[in-house]
Amino acid sequence: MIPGGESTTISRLITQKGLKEPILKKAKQGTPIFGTCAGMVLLASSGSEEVEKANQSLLGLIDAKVNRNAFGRQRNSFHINIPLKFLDKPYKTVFIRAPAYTEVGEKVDILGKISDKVIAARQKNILVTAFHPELVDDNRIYNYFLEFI
Ligand SMILES: NC(=O)CC[C@H](N)C(=O)O
Repeated sequence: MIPGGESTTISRLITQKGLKEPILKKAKQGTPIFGTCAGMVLLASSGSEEVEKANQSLLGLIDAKVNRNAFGRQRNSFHINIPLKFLDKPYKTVFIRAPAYTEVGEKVDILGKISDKVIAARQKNILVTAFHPELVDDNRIYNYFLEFI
């Protein structure tokens, strides 16, 4: 799991602790990885100007371009029931200064969108959501992720 938080801080820690190579190695061996919110930012392969400017080191495990704060500032946080591709009924998604993918490559399976913003996606063993599944009492996302194992 790469959780939500602050992607610049998490990326600095990953670099400082020498974790980038081990994470990439595990991912290539097929270890399932689930990134939520800031985790979704870090798993992208490229970023908007804001990400480039901050010189954030991305893991690049999902072929996608990320906008770090695609829904505005912290006070613009919201929740909404939306359909996700792998669920038969809508899921309550909680967005906190959330990112979104603005472009995705062919290998990426889009699992959820809000207008033109990709907010859930999968590339092989890597799953990302822009929202926070830990804040709702609904395990369906984790059940889906467990199928990767
Ligand atoms: N809730 C979150 O994880 C916010 C992520 C934040 N937008 C970032 O770039 O790090």
